[in-house]
Amino acid sequence: MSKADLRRLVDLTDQLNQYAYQYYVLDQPTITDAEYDQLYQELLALEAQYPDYVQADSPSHRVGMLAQSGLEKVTHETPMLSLANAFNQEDLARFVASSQAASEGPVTYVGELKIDGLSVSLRYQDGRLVQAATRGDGQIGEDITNNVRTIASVPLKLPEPLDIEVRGEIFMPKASFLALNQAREDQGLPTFANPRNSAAGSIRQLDSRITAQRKLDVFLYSGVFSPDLGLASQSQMLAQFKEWGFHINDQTRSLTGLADMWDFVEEMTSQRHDLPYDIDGIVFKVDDFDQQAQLGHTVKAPRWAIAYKFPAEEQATRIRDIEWT
Ligand SMILES: NC(=O)c1cnc(OC2CCCC2)nc1N
Repeated sequence: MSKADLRRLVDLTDQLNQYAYQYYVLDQPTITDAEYDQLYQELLALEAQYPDYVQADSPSHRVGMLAQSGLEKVTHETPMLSLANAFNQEDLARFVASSQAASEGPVTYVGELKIDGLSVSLRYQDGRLVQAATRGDGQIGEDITNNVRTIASVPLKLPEPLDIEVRGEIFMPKASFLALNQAREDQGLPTFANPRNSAAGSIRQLDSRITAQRKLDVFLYSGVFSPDLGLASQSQMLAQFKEWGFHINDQTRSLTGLADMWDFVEEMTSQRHDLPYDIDGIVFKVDDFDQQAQLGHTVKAPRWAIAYKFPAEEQATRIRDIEWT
């Protein structure tokens, strides 16, 4: 392999990853699909010619791999906790009172949309994605690394050689869900009931080439990392994750207490149907990590977070449920 070919292969890999980041994470495409495709074809040709030089973060990993026999089990070194629920303003008032009583100093909160998908853990070693796993029961999940590699907004390589685990929610955007169900109807296949079910089915595929066609996405919202990184709060962590190229939800708010928590609930209750993804509530978290540590967690859930759940909507009559005769 000539030095010029190797340089071209590496440059194309980096360029295409940058274009994909602009398109899928920043939602600000900088080249046309045709230009991207032309560069991508040039890279595929070089990779076919020099398979030993395919880069770990090559976009050609996004198309998925051959079928596996089954999903391996993965043990979470740090358990993936679940969330206690709140159903009304009184429940939130209790959460605010108890979190303030058990913390030193004033407590501020972060409000995050509760994405209706499935939790995932992404482990990076030396800045490269080495493993992705479902939450499972919080202790044991399933290895979905090959499938997660096909999710365009998941960085395969970080800008720094970090050893870090980040956690978030994999979801299927409403547009992808509608297109998928339309295609399945056209093929006489059963349709999925909702985006969450279709995301769960898509991310647990044994053949990640199928996952690659499902156009999944992910928002990251927590992590397991060394205190050396100097991240002191949820809001600071999210800003740093964004800088590292992770997809972070843009509706996250800093909140001072019950009043603006409830304002946020009311605002998102009216806006939720206009969002391009399903949410089933709002997650409120104590912002400061030291205060989170003071509050600790029960076996199942942190005391420093709570999930306000939107009231279940009476299922609007589906057009096909109407008796026309
Ligand atoms: N579905 C979500 O959008 C969501 C889920 N979980 C969390 O936080 C974890 C981290 C600590 C316990 C729960 N945040 C979220 N935004």
